[in-house]
Order: sequence, then C-alpha cells, then structure tokens
Amino acid sequence: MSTIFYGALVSPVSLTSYDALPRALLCVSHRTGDIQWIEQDVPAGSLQDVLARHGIIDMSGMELVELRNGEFLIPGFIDTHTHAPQVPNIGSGQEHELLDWLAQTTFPMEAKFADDNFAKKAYGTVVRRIIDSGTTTCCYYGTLHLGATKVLADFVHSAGQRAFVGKCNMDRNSPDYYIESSAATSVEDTKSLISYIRGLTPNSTTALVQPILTPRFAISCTPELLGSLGDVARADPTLTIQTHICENDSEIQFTKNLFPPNILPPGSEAAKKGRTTYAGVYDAYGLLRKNTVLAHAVHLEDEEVEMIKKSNAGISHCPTSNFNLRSGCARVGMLLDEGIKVGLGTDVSGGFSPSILTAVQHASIASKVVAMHHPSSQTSTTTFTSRQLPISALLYLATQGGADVCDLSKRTGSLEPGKAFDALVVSLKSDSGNPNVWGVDWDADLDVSGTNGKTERQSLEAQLERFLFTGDDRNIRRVYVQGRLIGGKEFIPSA
Ligand SMILES: Nc1nc2[nH]cnc2c(=O)[nH]1
Ligand SMILES: [Zn+2]
Repeated sequence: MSTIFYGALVSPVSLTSYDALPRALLCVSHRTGDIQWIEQDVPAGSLQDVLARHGIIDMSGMELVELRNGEFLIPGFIDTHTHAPQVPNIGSGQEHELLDWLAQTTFPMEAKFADDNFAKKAYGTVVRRIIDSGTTTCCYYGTLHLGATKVLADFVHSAGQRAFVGKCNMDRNSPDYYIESSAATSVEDTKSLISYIRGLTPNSTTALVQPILTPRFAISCTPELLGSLGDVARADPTLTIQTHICENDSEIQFTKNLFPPNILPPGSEAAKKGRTTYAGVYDAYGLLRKNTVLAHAVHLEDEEVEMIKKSNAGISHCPTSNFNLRSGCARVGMLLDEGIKVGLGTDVSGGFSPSILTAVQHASIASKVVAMHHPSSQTSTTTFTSRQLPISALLYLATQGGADVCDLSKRTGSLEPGKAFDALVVSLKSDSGNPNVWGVDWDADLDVSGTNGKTERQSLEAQLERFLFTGDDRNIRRVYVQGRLIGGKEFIPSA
C-alpha cells in the first residue's frame, strides 16, 4: 500500500541548485514510510500509464493526493538547535546580551522544569508548535533535569517527530537554584537519559528519537565534567553531541580564562601549542567530531575553522538569535566555501521564532550584512564568501544542510527514493489565510506556453521564494515524518 502525491515538488540538490518539478509523481510506502520512487514530469494524460509502469493498476487501498497550482511538496525543515524549555520565554528579555540574558531571563524559566508537572504542561504545546512550524527533525536542548527531559522525549516520541533530545550538563557558573551538584551526578543522569531514550524504540536502528550529549557550553562545565562526557562519547561513536561555540565576545573571553592551556589534557592540540581556543577546548576533551553540532560559530578564529573542518563537525547557524542577542553575524559563506557542514537553528528563545522560515529570512539578511561589510570583487556564483546567499543555498541550509550537520544525510533532508518521506505540503492558495503569499494569483502567473508570463518552473521558483520569505504556519497544510502525517494545519491530533 502506498500514498501517491501528484503535483509540484521542490527539493535541494546542492548549495547552488534545486529541483523544481511542476508535475512530479512521488510514491511513499506505507510499510516503511520511505519514498519508493519519483517520476519527475508526468503530464496529467499519462498518469494512468506511469502508475501502471510501477505496477499500480488498481488504486484501491492507495491514497492519491493531488496538489493544486500554488501548492507543492518540500522536504521538512531541520532545526539543528533549539531550547524546548525556552519556548515559553519567547519575546522576553530582548534587551540583553548573552550572559546577562542567561542569568536574568533564561535560567529562571529553565529552573521551573524541576517540577515534572510543569514540564508536562509546557512540553506538549512546545512540541506541537515546533512540528506545525514545519520542523520534521529537531535538535532539542532540555534543561539540566533528568525527569523533565524524559517528559520532553516522551512528547516528541508520541508526536512522531524525528529528533535528538539532550539534558544540559552544567556543574558550574550557574545560579545556586539551577546547577548540578557534581560532575558525577551530571554524567549519571546523562547516561540514564540515554538509556531511557534508546528504550523508547527498542532494538531499532531507525529510531526517530535519539539521545544527544549536551554540555551546555564550556563555561557551565568543569574540566572533570567535560572529561567524563568525552569518555561517554569515546565509548559510543554513534552518539551525537551538541553545544554552543564562539557566540559572544565576553563568553569567549570567559571560556579562555577558565581553560588555560596548562589545565587541558596534555596530549591535546591546544595544550601542545600552549594556546587555548574555544574549539580547542572541546577538541581537547574529545567532543569535536563528525556528529557534533556546534551552535553559533560567530567569532571563530582561523585556527578554529581549520580544526572544525578537520573534525568534520557541523555548524548550526542561528541568525535570528545572533541578531537578537547582538552576538554578531556568522560568516556562513566562508564556512560553506571551506566545505564545513552548515544547517539552520532557531535557538529559541535567543531567537524569537520557532520557525525555520524565520531563520531562513535572517540567514539571508545576515549574509547580506556580511557582504555589505566585506565587499568583494568576486564574481563566481559557486562560492559564497562575501556574497549574499542565493535561494538555492537558503533552501539547502534549511533542509539537507541540517541533515548533514546531524549526520542524517542518508535518511532525510531531500525528497529522493530510498530516503524517509519527511515532507511538507505547502499551500500558497488564498484559503491558507496568509495574505502575504496570495497577493499573487498563481494561476494567472503561470503561462504553460512559456510565451507570456512565467514558465511552470519559473512560477514554482517564485512560489518557493515567496514561501521562504513571507510564509508561515498557515501555509503548512501537512507535516509528514517517515511517511506518517504528524502535523500541519489539516492535522487533527488524537485526543
Ligand atoms: N543562545 C544561547 N546561548 C547559550 N549559551 C549557553 N546557553 C545558551 C542558551 O541557552 N542560548
Ligand atoms: Zn542555544
């Protein structure tokens, strides 16, 4: 049994190109939730023949979803960095920089999650909101609490989202009311959470919800704690790791003061060089590797860029937060030119929106700001340093780039046979209720003859751009993960 989608499809190919197929036919297996096959261009008159070629003569037991003009399929968004317990704080504490904001706004809210009942009340709506924003894969930070983070994992698991869920490690430089009692307790709770999450989907290598090691940032961890987390990571190369890096000048200085080279493990590169960098601290404790997600990376030194490149760790670019906390503009174009993996993160509530669409818009603006400040005579269209990011790159960062960063590139991030059907049905029709996107009459916009107006591909490209820059939850009709409908405007959650 399968679901067949017939209509427009958009999917990233690379940073510089994407598929925009006005009349695609895509088949999803009900058994696996994977995409079985895609036909790129099927005129309406050939539909029966093409289905027959795939052995589908009788549509009974099949679901056929026909998309209208102004609607298209797109891979689900991947949020490589967000803080679930900060969603209730969105839009507050907007006048601080990072360290003050943590102390004044963030830690007081996170501390409330000591109460599992508070977590049960908050996290259900948090997860629903993030899914309905079109996020099919999410890297979640919980709080330092084991109980509340289990509650978060439960909600994500039962909602059917693909996700990484981590408990923050923080045994120093945190307020008395919100700190772990020792490195040993922090590690013990982390191991319990890993077992708990792995137990949610027994004996499955394809579990949607996975644990993730989450040393909050170097400042909040003693050397003993980072060392023990490094041991946990070394024992399990499949375990993903997430943390913050080079977000804010004061934070970087504080980190360097806390970790002078003489206290770092003697064999580490930083200890040998006698010079600490932020990335060098994580590297020294074995926390920099191909499945490490590093959020922000606004103020990386050249040496750190090299180190990250060598480790094949990925960067979560969080432009909304970087503007909002006045952290700076990450040089994403340069990172991409270096071949470093980059995805997008909402970083709620440093960022004030749980939608990756907002991150896309701000990633575009951030790249324009970098280009304004570092004008270049570069004319190449395949490099990005000092150039604003094109639509193809923005789409890539929001989808496949995120999958690359999470080490999930074979499973999700684009619409391709053999990958999971993690996808959105987007509608720009007037019945979406979003006046920004239906200011254009998509039917009139289209001229299939190609003599006036736009070709079908051009119209679809225009629709994608409109959606990325002015779309919102109202335009997300359906959200699928692994072939299962889990959200969107049309979704009715079971009671
Ligand atoms: N943006 C952001 N940066 C951090 N660094 C350490 N914790 C946080 C956090 O919660 N948000
Ligand atoms: Zn963050």
